[in-house]
Amino acid sequence: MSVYTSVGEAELAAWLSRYSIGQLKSLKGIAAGITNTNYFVDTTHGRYVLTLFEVLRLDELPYYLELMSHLARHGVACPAPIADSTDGYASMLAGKPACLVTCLTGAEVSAPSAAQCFAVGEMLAAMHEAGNTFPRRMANPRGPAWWSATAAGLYAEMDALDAASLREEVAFQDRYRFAHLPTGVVHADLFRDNVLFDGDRVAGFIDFYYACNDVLAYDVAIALNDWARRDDGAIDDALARALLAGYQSLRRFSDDEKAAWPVLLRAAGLRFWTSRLLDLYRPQAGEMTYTKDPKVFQRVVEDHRARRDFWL
Ligand SMILES: Nc1ncnc2c1ncn2[C@@H]1O[C@H](COP(=O)(O)OP(=O)(O)OP(=O)(O)O)[C@@H](O)[C@H]1O
Ligand SMILES: N[C@@H](CCO)C(=O)O
Repeated sequence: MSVYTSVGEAELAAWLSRYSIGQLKSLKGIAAGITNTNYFVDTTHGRYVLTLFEVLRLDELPYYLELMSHLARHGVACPAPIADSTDGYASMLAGKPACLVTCLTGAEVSAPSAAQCFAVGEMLAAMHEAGNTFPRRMANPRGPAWWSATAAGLYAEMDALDAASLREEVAFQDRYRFAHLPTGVVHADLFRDNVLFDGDRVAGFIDFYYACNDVLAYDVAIALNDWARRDDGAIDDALARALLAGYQSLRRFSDDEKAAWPVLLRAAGLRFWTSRLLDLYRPQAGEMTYTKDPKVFQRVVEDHRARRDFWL
């Protein structure tokens, strides 16, 4: 269920008059997605995706929409926001901030092949390169200060062994600082459900609403922990190598990045272990989310602790 805010045809047709994209033919709610309301909008000019933001405020949107526009302009596969007659990308519709973006072809893949992991890695490197000339800055709201504070608020309610393992990881990560590593624009949530594929070709990255400035190799670690993870929870060596090979076909890791890589893989696991624990223990009132299992990322972190070969 992802249509939280209903939009009527007459209301949408009136709102669309601020765009130069033809006349409304139809709109159809999109079932996938958790956070926002999404519709396919067909006009006489073609198909677009309408997003009504359920959490982000109107004044928070320019960073994300300008980023998507910048990346699309640089050839990164992602939706391009459509500008309205005020040259803005977002305005209010049905009481929510809303925007229109180009509709991509393709579909999510739940069990990616090595070729698809290679393609994701390569497109992520392209995104990192294109991000170099994006002028805006955004701190990562889900960084070390956030996971330390969030975890501290949950230990008392957790199973004692799980809490001890979480504490160990937070303390481990506290010993490292990565100010010397290359930083730039990161997607920060490049999971399988945020990439559309057309065969083995990346049709587009979507859902840029955690994008921010952070360590580039950390973004690769976030992607690898999801794309190379099998159904049984273990990381598949061939998929991990393929994603890294794709990434490094465009942007090679420096020696500093190689040295930090094992710790970054654990940090990337800790970030989602913590956010899933937060969703489990502190569900937001009125939010229709289904809780994703934190244990999956506990296992990712604990497996990385014991790992000796990190695929580089
Ligand atoms: N530009 C696009 N072109 C084609 N399909 C899209 C586009 N944007 C979103 N979709 C489709 O809509 C679905 C929901 O989008 P998305 O995952 O961004 O939802 P959300 O609720 O905003 O985010 P999340 O589920 O991560 O909280 C996607 O799975 C995809 O199928
Ligand atoms: N990709 C995240 C949810 C959205 O941030 C997860 O699977 O936990």
